[in-house]
Amino acid sequence: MTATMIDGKAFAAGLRARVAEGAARIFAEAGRRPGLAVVLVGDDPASSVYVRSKGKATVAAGMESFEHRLPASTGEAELLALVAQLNADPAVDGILVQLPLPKHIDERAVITSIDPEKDVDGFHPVNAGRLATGLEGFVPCTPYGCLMLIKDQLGDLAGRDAVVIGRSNIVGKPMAQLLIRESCTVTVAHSRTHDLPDVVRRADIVVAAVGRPAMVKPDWVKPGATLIDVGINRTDAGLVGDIDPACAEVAGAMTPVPGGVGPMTIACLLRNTLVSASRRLGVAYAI
Ligand SMILES: Nc1nc2c(c(=O)[nH]1)N[C@@H](CN(C=O)c1ccc(C(=O)N[C@@H](CCC(=O)O)C(=O)O)cc1)CN2
Repeated sequence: MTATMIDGKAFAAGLRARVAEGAARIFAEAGRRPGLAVVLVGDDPASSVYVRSKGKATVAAGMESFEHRLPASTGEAELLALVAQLNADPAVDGILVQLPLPKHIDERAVITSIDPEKDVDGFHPVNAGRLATGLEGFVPCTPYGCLMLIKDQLGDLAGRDAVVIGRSNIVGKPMAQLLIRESCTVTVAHSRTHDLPDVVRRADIVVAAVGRPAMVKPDWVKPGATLIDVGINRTDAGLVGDIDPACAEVAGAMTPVPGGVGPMTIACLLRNTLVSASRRLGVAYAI
């Protein structure tokens, strides 16, 4: 079997186009554009590229972009003051603080300082709790993008066996919650899991988010399974995911790296910002 390669880039472009239609409708009905504030502290090259891409995509979708680039020496109090200012700004519908933050800043303190109603990253404990308890809230962009790709591939997911490799607050845990919400039978595997290959072999859906280059091997994969690769590992051989590309010989469908999950992250961020603006302005949207 040779797997269908899931084109996340094309899917994300379609989603961004639908978000742009929603943003135009909000502008027509409410007289202002949805606004997204992105905060970068420091000069990590990859983060800087992601922040620039977010700003460009925001403007291209007909939204207002507010970019705040602060030096690496910025103190936690100064960052919290900026977040408080953005929380109070009526033109700002969404706030995102780019991660990782410099080591001297407590990431948790910053995330919890964001107004949950503007937390378009979905990282605030209030939004994590809403997801876990079936309430409406913001869902983290990367796992939400993964779910969209999986549903586009498989349709109804009820009863499928899913394995999520990785238990981070940003990807693994929300991904598991989303799959539970779709009535999958979900296993969350991590560094202490016994016989990981055997656990993965039982799965119809595998989401790998561990940051270990090409860790998932072809003989771990159930024939026909759908493989979603969240890994972005920079190696001497270039950008490599967590799933060995040779798994394409066994899988039914899989995402490439790059061009799979990555582009969905920014598209879902725009989608969350549109949702926030439509809630705050009382304008209905459909995407
Ligand atoms: N506050 C946040 N910080 C971080 C998030 C996040 O969702 N919120 N996610 C990642 C970085 N990220 C967005 O911020 C991001 C990662 C990857 C991509 C992407 O399109 N990747 C491309 C490859 C691009 C490359 O060469 O690096 C792909 O996979 O095709 C977009 C956004 C951590 N921080």
